[in-house]
Amino acid sequence: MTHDFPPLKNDLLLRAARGEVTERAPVWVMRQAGRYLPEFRKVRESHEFFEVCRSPELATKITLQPIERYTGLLDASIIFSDILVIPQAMGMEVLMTPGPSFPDPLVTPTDVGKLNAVVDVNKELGYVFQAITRTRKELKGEVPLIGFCGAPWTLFAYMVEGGGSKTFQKVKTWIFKYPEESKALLLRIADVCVDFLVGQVKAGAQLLQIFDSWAGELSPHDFAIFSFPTLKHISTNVRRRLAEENLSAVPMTLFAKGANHALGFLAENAGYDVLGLDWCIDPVEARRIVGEKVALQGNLDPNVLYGGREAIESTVKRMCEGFRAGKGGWIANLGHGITPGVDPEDMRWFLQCVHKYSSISS
Ligand SMILES: Cc1c2[nH]c(c1CCC(=O)O)Cc1[nH]c(c(CCC(=O)O)c1C)Cc1[nH]c(c(CCC(=O)O)c1C)Cc1[nH]c(c(C)c1CCC(=O)O)C2
Repeated sequence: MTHDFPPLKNDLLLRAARGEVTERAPVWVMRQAGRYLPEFRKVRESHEFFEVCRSPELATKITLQPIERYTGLLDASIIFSDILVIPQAMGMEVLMTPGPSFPDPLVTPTDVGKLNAVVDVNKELGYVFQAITRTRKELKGEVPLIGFCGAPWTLFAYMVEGGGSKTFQKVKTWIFKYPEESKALLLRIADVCVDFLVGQVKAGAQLLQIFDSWAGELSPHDFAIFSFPTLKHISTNVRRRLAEENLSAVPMTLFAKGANHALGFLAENAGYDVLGLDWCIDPVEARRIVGEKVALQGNLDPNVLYGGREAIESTVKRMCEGFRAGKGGWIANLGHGITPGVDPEDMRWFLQCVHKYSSISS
């Protein structure tokens, strides 16, 4: 399948992801299309969350909302969807009430039998592919489009916990009581991730990000056993499949939130071009640990956006100085998703400050 997409006019993100020191840092924000935007809330008044995800027309419209509102300030778009579409594709029911909830979570390994034995991503998740293709056309080459999926460990945690959790007691019970069954299921999820990511590239995604939002719930030892192998499996197999299918290679970003203990190891061994950082590590320290092996993405504490213009400006300036002190590519972002209470004009100020303080001449 080949598409005739408009030529890309802004390749800052792709150059930084490949390790280039760019004239200005590309900037985008995790959850940039979301509840802090009145135009998003307006769409949600008349449509359920997953109904929006499943409608290529609505998903495209919402993906474009921040690009249109912040004209010229964002350097990437990310397809509107959710990490929980994979558990749905595997046969689980997921509701958004308003956080994610699974009416029928995986309680013991026998429940794995309830999952679909084979997952045809074109059939189950074709709506995401259609949304990506449509968005690429409507973006008119203004900025690249990021595709994504959840990491197996994070998805497994949702599937077992049945939603978010403070203690992760249920999923910890699984990994400590049924380690082999846990590893087998994690690999099954990883294989769906591979098919899903390759499909997103075929449909038009220009960079892929893997969200391991719950990586920090694991000890370094358990992260090495229950998350790292699946992350490596994904990077290796996505790259292999893209080459085999004569598709162009795309940069891959890993955001393993809370796993800063593993940064050096991930830079050397995980097979990603970019490592996303949360705000719990200093930019200079992060660069020292990874060397020039990978590009970095991040890492402003999202709550700084509640601190007013002065706080935003001084924190962005410090972040820019930190990342610019070292060599290698850097993509400016928050250290986690933007939250619903942020004033959209403060988000604009954040983007403007990044433009100002990350320019090489400044
Ligand atoms: C853990 C996780 C989820 N989803 C996602 C993650 C990984 C990133 C992270 O750690 O924050 C990823 C995600 N979710 C959403 C996107 C869209 C693209 C983007 O703008 O970044 C992306 C990349 C839309 C969304 N996903 C969700 C919303 C809000 C739902 C609504 O409209 O009511 C949006 C815009 C719902 C969602 N989906 C999820 C949760 C915990 C929630 C509820 C909390 C919240 O609202 O942030 C699961």
